Amino acid sequence: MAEKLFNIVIAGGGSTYTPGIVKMMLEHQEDFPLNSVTLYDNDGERQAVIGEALEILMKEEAPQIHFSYTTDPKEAFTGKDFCMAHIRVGKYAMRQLDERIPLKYGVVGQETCGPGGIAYGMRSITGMLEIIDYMVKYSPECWMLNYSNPAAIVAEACRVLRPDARVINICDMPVGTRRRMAYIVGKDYEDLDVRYFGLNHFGWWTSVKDKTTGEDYMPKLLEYVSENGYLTQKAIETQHMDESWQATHKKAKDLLALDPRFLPNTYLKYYLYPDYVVEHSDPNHTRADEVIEGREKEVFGAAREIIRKGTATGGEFTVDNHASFIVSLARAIAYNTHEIMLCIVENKGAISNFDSDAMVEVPCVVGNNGPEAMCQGEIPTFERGMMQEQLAVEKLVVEAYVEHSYLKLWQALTLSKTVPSAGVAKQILDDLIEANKEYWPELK
Ligand SMILES: NC(=O)c1ccc[n+]([C@@H]2O[C@H](COP(=O)([O-])OP(=O)(O)OC[C@H]3O[C@@H](n4cnc5c(N)ncnc54)[C@H](O)[C@@H]3O)[C@@H](O)[C@H]2O)c1
Ligand SMILES: O=P(O)(O)OC[C@H]1O[C@H](O[C@H]2[C@H](O)[C@@H](O)[C@@H](O)O[C@@H]2CO)[C@H](O)[C@@H](O)[C@@H]1O
Ligand SMILES: [Mn+2]
Repeated sequence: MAEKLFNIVIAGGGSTYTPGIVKMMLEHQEDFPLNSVTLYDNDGERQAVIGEALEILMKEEAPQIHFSYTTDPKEAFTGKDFCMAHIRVGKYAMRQLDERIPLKYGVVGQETCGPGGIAYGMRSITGMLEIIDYMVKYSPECWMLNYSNPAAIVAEACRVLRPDARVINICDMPVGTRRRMAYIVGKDYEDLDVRYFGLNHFGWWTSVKDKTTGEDYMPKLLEYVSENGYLTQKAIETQHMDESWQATHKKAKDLLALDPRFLPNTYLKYYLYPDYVVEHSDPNHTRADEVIEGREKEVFGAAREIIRKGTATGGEFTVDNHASFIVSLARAIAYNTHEIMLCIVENKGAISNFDSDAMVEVPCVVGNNGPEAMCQGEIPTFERGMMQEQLAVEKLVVEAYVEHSYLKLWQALTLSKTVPSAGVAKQILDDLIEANKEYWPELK
């Protein structure tokens, strides 16, 4: 029988992460062969820059793979096996507002955490439902591997609003941190066997062992992180070298102090040290500005350079964790490999003393039925208490979206550990409503 060649659509084709994923897929032509790659975006002008550059690269490196880019959903989603999604509804302009508005009130301004994450969630649900419906209509068997943030809220919206769609929500943060852990103990990423529990951007590693020998690396890692956080001497990733990310890796040392048994996800800093985060934020220059001046400029600059030269032989685009994880996930489904990967799935007892209908991030065995959660047992009171509060925030956001409820969104903001009072929550909410008029359902 002829070898199966896969057809891929990348939704959010104009994303800064698209070139990395395409390059990573080219590196995997031996073990994940492709027939076609299509980029889809609802901003044709933005996507055309990435599309034109990748067209040149594909012609040079893999002329046998059909490559195209389009804003037409039917053309994009027909005949596809996998949709790799990373859309940003409202783009960086809205991310700037998500970050700046809470800071005006002395509250954490962050892409996926606190009020900024809630605002982004209310925008993302609409965009996600749109692309999920295209996929289901034009390629009912297709799997969507979704990075679009805020992944926790998006995952809950998928569970409630599109329960039968084949969507797997994922995050690359634990992948990046695991790479750092491997470096700290002198091993490779693949050598480690990890156990983890939490919500997205809200979790803890309970075990890190050697996959072959079973050696327990937790004592060494706990000692290292208690002194340095996850900061390493060597640059482990191509991204995350900005000073603000270095500070985040370092801050993990203060997160660990709260429960010295488990290795924390760096995102917990926004919930455990919000005052410190606000003190170290510049309300007039947030992470969105750094990304616009950094990653966006680099990736689009590289693309324009390829177009100008008419060739992509200069190694303009790079790959990182983000790309390697999503391609590995597609391979695991395509070839039923049963690899263990962290995915965001419905709990259903995986964390035995936590809500069954919570979307949790846990190790899963991945095969052609998708991810199957591995049991992580009971979690302690501190972590459970934090997760319970955050879970209520995420569920209230989705309820507010569905019911167009001002009250529920106000409750969500008030419950967020990053917000000091219902009064401050209301002020932030009213500003966010004004800023998101074009994107949110009208709240009553
Ligand atoms: N889950 C994770 O761990 C993880 C890691 C990295 C990035 N991300 C997410 O990936 C996404 C892309 O990030 P980026 O910084 O490259 O953003 P970006 O703004 O560069 O790219 C996003 C693209 O999505 C497009 N888009 C917006 N709404 C759309 C819609 N309804 N349909 C089709 N396309 C649409 C935009 O036009 C834009 O080209 C973001 O959601 C980001 O938060 C997630
Ligand atoms: O502030 P940004 O846009 O640079 O990053 C926000 C994202 O950060 C995490 O993703 C990292 C990832 O951990 C790292 O390995 C590498 O691939 O870069 C990514 C982006 O810098 C996080 O997991 C995402 O959800 C955030 O969107
Ligand atoms: Mn993430």
